[in-house]
Amino acid sequence: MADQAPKVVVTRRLPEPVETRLAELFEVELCESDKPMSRDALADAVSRADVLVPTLGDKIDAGMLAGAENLKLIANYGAGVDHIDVETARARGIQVSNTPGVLTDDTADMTMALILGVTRRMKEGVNLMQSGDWTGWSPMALMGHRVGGKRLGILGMGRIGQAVAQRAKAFGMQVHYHNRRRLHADIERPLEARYWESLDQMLARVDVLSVNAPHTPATFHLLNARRLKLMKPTACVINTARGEVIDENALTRALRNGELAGAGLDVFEHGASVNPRLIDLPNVLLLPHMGSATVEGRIEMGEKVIINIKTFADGHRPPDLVVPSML
Ligand SMILES: NC(=O)C1=CN([C@@H]2O[C@H](COP(=O)(O)OP(=O)(O)OC[C@H]3O[C@@H](n4cnc5c(N)ncnc54)[C@H](O)[C@@H]3O)[C@@H](O)[C@H]2O)C=CC1
Ligand SMILES: O=C(O)C(=O)CO
Repeated sequence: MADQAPKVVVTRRLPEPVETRLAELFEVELCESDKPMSRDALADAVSRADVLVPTLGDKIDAGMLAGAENLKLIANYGAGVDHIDVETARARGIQVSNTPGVLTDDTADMTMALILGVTRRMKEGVNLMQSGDWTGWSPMALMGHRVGGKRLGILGMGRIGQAVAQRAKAFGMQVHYHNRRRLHADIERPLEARYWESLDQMLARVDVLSVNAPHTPATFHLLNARRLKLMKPTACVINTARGEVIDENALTRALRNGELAGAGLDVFEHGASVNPRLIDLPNVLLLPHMGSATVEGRIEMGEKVIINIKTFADGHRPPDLVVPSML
């Protein structure tokens, strides 16, 4: 690609400074809509692009990739790449890059907000204020639980998991984690984090579980009915990773049956089709996938996309290349 400007096709509206910079640097086809493309429109974009800039709603599976005539790079606007068949892309000589790191702190902040929001019963407090029924302070009204001294279990101790651990430690929580690999001692020690090789054993001991592992074939429904039953009935589940890591029906049942105390969810198994039996639960705080939604973060994600395309266009390996063995 070194001597020829690639044709870049973007599938979604992006923050204005990102679109402006893309247009300055590349021959780019920006998207005018903030709605996900239909499958036909996405297939058309895939067939015309040298470089595609999709987002997490765009399902780029083997069927879609079969129509990729010139596509050489999928520069995903986002960290998670579970909507892209990275293995098939690689087999077809198409590279995939993502935007890790720049959204780590924002997503960890939101995870901490959900941990506090659920343990301190913020939804019930907000509901009471909105109802107009609040009659004033009362010694025993809306007592939640202190996070200090409690055990936080982190499932997936990568960038975001570690950033959650730092925050939780500052709040006085004891950090436990399960990960594909144990962290190097230089990272583990300052966090005073305890590694559990067995996820099941960790689940039985924690007061709050934070899911921070990507959605892959190995993590699909990792938190299933059997594992949810291992948790204490006083425990809460927080998920800012991907909905598919938890069996949402099993989680809903556990919450409704009092087998779990609460949940804070930013992501859902079926995207925007959220289980209606979750929505009305007072101990369940739901957010519309906004973990990385800061102005700063969304611009920096765009900058990462641009660096990946520019490096690729200059004939080098994109810095945030995703390879199947990472998943
Ligand atoms: N809610 C939001 O807005 C956002 C959500 N995300 C989600 O968070 C995920 C994590 O992001 P990062 O921390 O940047 O990724 P990362 O790659 O740095 O960390 C993921 C960690 O999960 C571990 N892991 C993978 N498979 C596992 C398994 N089977 N069992 C145990 N551990 C496993 C990995 O070893 C790694 O340590 C993304 O893949 C994405 O789905 C990311 C950004 C924003
Ligand atoms: O980047 C991701 O993976 C998200 O979920 C949104 O920022």
